[in-house]
Amino acid sequence: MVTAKVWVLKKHFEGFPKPSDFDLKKIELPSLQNGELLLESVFLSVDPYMRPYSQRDMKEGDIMIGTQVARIVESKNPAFAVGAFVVANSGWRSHFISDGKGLHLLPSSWPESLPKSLALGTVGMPGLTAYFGLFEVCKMKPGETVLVNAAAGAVGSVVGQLAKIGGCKVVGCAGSDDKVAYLKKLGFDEAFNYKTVTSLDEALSKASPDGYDCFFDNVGGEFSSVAINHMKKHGRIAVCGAISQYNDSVPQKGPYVQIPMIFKELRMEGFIVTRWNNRREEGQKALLKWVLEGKVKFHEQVTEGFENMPAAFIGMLRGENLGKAIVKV
Ligand SMILES: NC(=O)C1=CN([C@@H]2O[C@H](COP(=O)(O)OP(=O)(O)OC[C@H]3O[C@@H](n4cnc5c(N)ncnc54)[C@H](OP(=O)(O)O)[C@@H]3O)[C@@H](O)[C@H]2O)C=CC1
Ligand SMILES: CCCCCCCCC/C=C/C=O
Repeated sequence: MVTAKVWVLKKHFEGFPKPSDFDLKKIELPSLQNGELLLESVFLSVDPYMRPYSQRDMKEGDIMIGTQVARIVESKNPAFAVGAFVVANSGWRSHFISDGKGLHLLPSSWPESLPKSLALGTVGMPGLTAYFGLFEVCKMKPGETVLVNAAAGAVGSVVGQLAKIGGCKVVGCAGSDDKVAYLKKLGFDEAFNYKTVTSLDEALSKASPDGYDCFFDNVGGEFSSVAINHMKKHGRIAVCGAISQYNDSVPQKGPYVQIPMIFKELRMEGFIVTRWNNRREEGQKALLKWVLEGKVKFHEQVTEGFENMPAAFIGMLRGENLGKAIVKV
């Protein structure tokens, strides 16, 4: 008999999530039926989407949603061998039973030199978000200027590097001087700390006096309201995330987008990465290749211990992560 630890949403978040909103519980797992497998989580992902999704899709008492890299410890399913690793969407659980549906096997060719946690970050959902957001939504072209916010995070750091690979000038912003230094190390042409600049308007003008062709927006809110006025004519805005608004109890009011949209003839498109689920393999193959060639670098903020899932999640929402926030069990 295996005892799984699970994190439950004890109380719906009001404003910023608190440790007391979560509960750690134990569940006895039954013996395996034919076709089933037992898995243990090795790495778990904490992501911004968990905040708005929990509000929309979960009820109090539900196990927190989320993705993990897990190892198969027992199998009664011939398609899954003991010892293999998979990416699963099984929520904040230390162990779980699956019938194999929805599991993505890590390729047996996964390089020893790369942490398997990368399948939750640069070569996983966040990397794919950058890939499809830039190539399919922004449709960036060589020679263009790309702006990205939350640039030192899981999605943003890949956006900037892919835009450089694609021959663009890249401007990024992030919330600390250490993060800004990291962006420069990654090859961003310009980077600034949005928390310490005296004027966001001036910082955006200085970084690219001619404006921006593409804006990959991870943040929303006030930043986006300022940035839209810096778009070039026929610019494209990929609305990827709105993390500056996820913890609001009262919706923010802001300047409206119509005037710059009309007079600059902009295109603004929201997207969810799962739109390209049928091209997941293509994206992962490309990202893995760039990582192995050293063209896309990565950093992970690893929190040790399943018991620290809420702390890692809250820390990521506060901006404590450089690169992808990961929990190592
Ligand atoms: N549409 C889609 O399919 C997907 C969308 N997303 C979205 O992309 C965005 C980035 O996700 P991800 O890369 O995983 O997360 P990150 O790794 O970038 O971590 C979140 C970062 O957001 C920044 N942040 C937090 N609060 C604020 C705020 N109030 N204003 C500005 N920045 C803030 C912090 O960086 P800093 O120190 O720089 O402030 C923090 O480190 C999120 O909005 C997420 O919801 C992610 C995946 C898929
Ligand atoms: C429960 C696992 C869901 C995995 C899919 C994640 C899709 C993320 C979309 C993000 C939107 C905003 O952050």
